[in-house]
Amino acid sequence: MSVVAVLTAAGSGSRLGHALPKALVPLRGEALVVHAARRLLDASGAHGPLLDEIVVTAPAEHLDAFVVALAATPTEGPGTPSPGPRVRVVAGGATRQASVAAGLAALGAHLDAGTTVLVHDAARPFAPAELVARVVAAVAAGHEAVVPGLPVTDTVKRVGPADAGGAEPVRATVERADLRAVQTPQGFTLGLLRRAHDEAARHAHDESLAATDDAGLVERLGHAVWVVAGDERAAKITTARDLRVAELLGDA
Ligand SMILES: Nc1ccn([C@@H]2O[C@H](COP(=O)(O)OP(=O)(O)OP(=O)(O)O)[C@@H](O)[C@H]2O)c(=O)n1
Ligand SMILES: C[C@](O)(CO)[C@H](O)COP(=O)(O)O
Repeated sequence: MSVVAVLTAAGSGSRLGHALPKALVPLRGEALVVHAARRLLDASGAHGPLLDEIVVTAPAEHLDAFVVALAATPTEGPGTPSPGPRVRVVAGGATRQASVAAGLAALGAHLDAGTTVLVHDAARPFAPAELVARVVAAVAAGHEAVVPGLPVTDTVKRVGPADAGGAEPVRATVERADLRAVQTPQGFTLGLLRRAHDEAARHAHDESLAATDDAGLVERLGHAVWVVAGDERAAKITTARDLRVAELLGDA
């Protein structure tokens, strides 16, 4: 079974507010993108390492810095080959969705529609190899679109427009038992994900149809999407506080 990945790393990290593009920001001595790539490469199944190839989408003006950062990526685990030839850096797009589309285009037409493709955020540097393997296994078991998700622990309110002082009226308390906060890596068969992105590209002019994750595009096709258990270690680094917390906790 062939498994490839698109690792999205082309964001600027405006909410993080660092001088470097977010994926190059160091965490415990290594760039976020290096952590994320290494954990993808460390994922293994019954027959050894799972990943054949990773396409990293980087900001167009920083391609060289990403190549350098990833070339130095050490791999761990017995039998894991050097990541060098298996990690390619391409220019991403203006949005995450456009970056994933660029990554899919770079994967090449030779791959079979049944190939498993993971889409993962460099902004989730500590997503563990076990989580990667769990998503791949669910796709291999026949679920063509799989996302990791965690139960929501806060009480969630739906609100209306804010008043002049910024206070928002509560419209409803949302039942949380069947809510999941969704993470990456998300796994798909390549044919299905390409179809979802092709359809999204046809409606690119309509911002109301933009999706914040790839599974959302698959849902729009009317296709089933399945949730498997997520992992707290796969938390997303969005703000400077998230980075400080990750620095303190590491991948424990
Ligand atoms: N044009 C973009 C925007 C985002 N991403 C990637 O998508 C993931 C999730 O995005 P997010 O955490 O929102 O990152 P940024 O867009 O960089 O953050 P911000 O919105 O704060 O600028 C990140 O790994 C980011 O690099 C991408 O590849 N291309
Ligand atoms: C894809 C994602 O990480 C799943 O939780 C998330 O939707 C990305 O959102 P962002 O607004 O681009 O950070």
